[in-house]
Amino acid sequence: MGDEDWEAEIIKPHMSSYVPVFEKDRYSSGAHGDTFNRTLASLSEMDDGYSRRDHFMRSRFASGRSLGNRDPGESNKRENTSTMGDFGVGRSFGNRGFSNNKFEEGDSCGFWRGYQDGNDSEASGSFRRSGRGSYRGCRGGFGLGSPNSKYEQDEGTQRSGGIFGSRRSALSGVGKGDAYQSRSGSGSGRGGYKGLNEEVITASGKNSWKSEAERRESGDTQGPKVTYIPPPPPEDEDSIFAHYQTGINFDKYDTILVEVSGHDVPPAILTFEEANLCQTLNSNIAKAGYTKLTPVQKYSIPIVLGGRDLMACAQTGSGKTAAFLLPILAHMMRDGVTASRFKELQEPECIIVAPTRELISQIYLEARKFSFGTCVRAVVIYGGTQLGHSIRQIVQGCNILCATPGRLMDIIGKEKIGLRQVKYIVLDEADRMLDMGFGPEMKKLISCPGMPSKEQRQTLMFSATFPEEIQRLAGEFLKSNYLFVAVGQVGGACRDVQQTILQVGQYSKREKLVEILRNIGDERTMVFVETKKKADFIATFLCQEKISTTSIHGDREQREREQALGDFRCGKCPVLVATSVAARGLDIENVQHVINFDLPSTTDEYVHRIGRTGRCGNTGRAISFFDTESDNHLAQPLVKVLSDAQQDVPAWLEEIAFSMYVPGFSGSTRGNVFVSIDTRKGKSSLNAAGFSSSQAPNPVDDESWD
Ligand SMILES: Nc1ncnc2c1ncn2[C@@H]1O[C@H](COP(=O)(O)OP(=O)(O)OP(=O)(O)O)[C@@H](O)[C@H]1O
Repeated sequence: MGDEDWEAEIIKPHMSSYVPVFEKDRYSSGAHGDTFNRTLASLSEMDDGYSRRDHFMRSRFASGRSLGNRDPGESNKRENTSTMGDFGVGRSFGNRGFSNNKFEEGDSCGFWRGYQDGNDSEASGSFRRSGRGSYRGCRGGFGLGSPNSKYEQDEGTQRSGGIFGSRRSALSGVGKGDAYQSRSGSGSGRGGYKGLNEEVITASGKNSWKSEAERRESGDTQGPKVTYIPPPPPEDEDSIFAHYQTGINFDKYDTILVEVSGHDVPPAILTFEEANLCQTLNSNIAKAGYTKLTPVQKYSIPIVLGGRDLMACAQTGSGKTAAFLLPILAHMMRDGVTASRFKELQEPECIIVAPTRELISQIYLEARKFSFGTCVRAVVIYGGTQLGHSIRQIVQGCNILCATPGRLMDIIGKEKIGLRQVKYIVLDEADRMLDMGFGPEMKKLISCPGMPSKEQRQTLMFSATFPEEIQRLAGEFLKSNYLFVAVGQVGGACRDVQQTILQVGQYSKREKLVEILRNIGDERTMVFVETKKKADFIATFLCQEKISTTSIHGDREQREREQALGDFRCGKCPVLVATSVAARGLDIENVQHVINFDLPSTTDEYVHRIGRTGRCGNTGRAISFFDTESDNHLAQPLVKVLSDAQQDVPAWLEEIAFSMYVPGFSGSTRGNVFVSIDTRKGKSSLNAAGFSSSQAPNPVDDESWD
């Protein structure tokens, strides 16, 4: 069965009959005039042994952000990838083939029969290819109806308990009847992101995410209007301040080397008290369970309070969100805010953008938590929801606007907000926000009429990964004297995540997955796959195996995505099969395992994916299936990532890496904590992956989200 056939099998569903229940690291060089300062509370972190393997890797592998060169013969196997360019360039794991799909070849097991036994007649040719859905069945719809408003759509609205499920009280509002419902196309263009290898062809045949987003969200699409109104988040204080405990390794953050580069660097703070925040903020911080600053907070908070632009890079799960929210809120409290529900035009002081709907919603909840009891009002708007709902949220008063790029540009285009008061722009997952997928939109944002120039606003960028190419692009957004904070290794994997690479052939992956999940029991696990279709397929398969599973990907309607996340958060479905849409930023309590059913195409993606576990000092495990038939090109950069994170590297993987040795990929950076550094220092001797800086920035990758 070829790829197309495989796709057809997936899309031709019917659902099976089974219905599942579904640290003092004070800034060392002191205060002013310092450039390129380093701080290390404890040198032990860097004092690695120097083993034979280290020697091998130092001699063989560079600080590769790329997982490799690729067998050119494989590139053609991938759907829609040839012109998108994420593969075989500097940050790529390599251009993956689509060969994993072939594991379905000859699979005539009962599962497939059951899967096909249905009578879903929508799954036919062009309909599928146009991304239109064969999704059947509404889950969790409460049918609350649309509020009366001039912005109303006249279609019924649905609510579910999903995205705002609080950590403790999660899922009070989750819908019922949660059979895993696979669907094939992107129902009516909803869902809102395109995938490089995930075919998205809009109604007009164009595949620009922007035009898609614009048409869909502004309602001038030929498809059905987006009518989903997300449920409001819980309002009670307990829910607002619900949080999980920091882990046993939280104090180890103090040993991480921190480097701040730029001029006139303000000294780091060691305690929240030193930040001199107002009483309400301090109270909220305490209620949130924060007693001690993480390194990125120690350095970033005084920098933002000092009015400086910032690019900060710190490992996954180490508190970057509070690192920008707290000082911004402190300034807003100091300066006073102007939003009022009685103002005709809302003019937010702060705009925060993030690449996915779920992530921006999470950031909004953090903003709401830290602004609790203040006059600052945060609002969230994102694609896949009714535009009128977004507008209604804004007109009630908006100081901090949390938004995905598509919806933000739409709202700006409709003149529903004014930009003159903008003092802060935050790009979370900034490398993603500036790459070829979102970069053009971000450029448009800063060029919008009324938007203060970079000299008149503060621009903040945060991520766990920051390719040098993207850092260079970021210069356009930032004042020339911006500061660069690097906590630990830029782009390095969180060391609290125990990484295991298993050699698993494509035909054995499912079996192995089931075996692992059965051993894991009810512990929350995220399973990452490469494509939306495969996410549906694997989720359905696991349900067949009576493993309560849900899925999240861009072909699911927003309501479904939120429901899935809610079901996963509360443990109702302890397994979440996901595409890269869930790889970044999501902070879900108790995710103990991440399984890479398919390896991602970039090291950064790998780092973000496994960063869904091992957060805030907690430990986690990541298991990745490595198929020697298709993944050998990934061996070299994988060895690098593992080695840098002080993980065991299997001998077989080293051997493959050695056999795939690529000149230029020389020298491990183990022991060198800063692999990729402030590009203003010039080309790093440890330049990522040994690739030249002339290489293209991370292009549109597998997922693009609004
Ligand atoms: N100082 C702190 N004390 C206790 N908990 C904290 C502190 N700072 C952040 N946290 C918690 O740690 C978790 C991770 O924080 P956050 O989501 O901001 O990480 P992140 O660095 O943005 O991760 P990612 O790179 O994955 O986006 C959150 O639950 C947050 O509430």
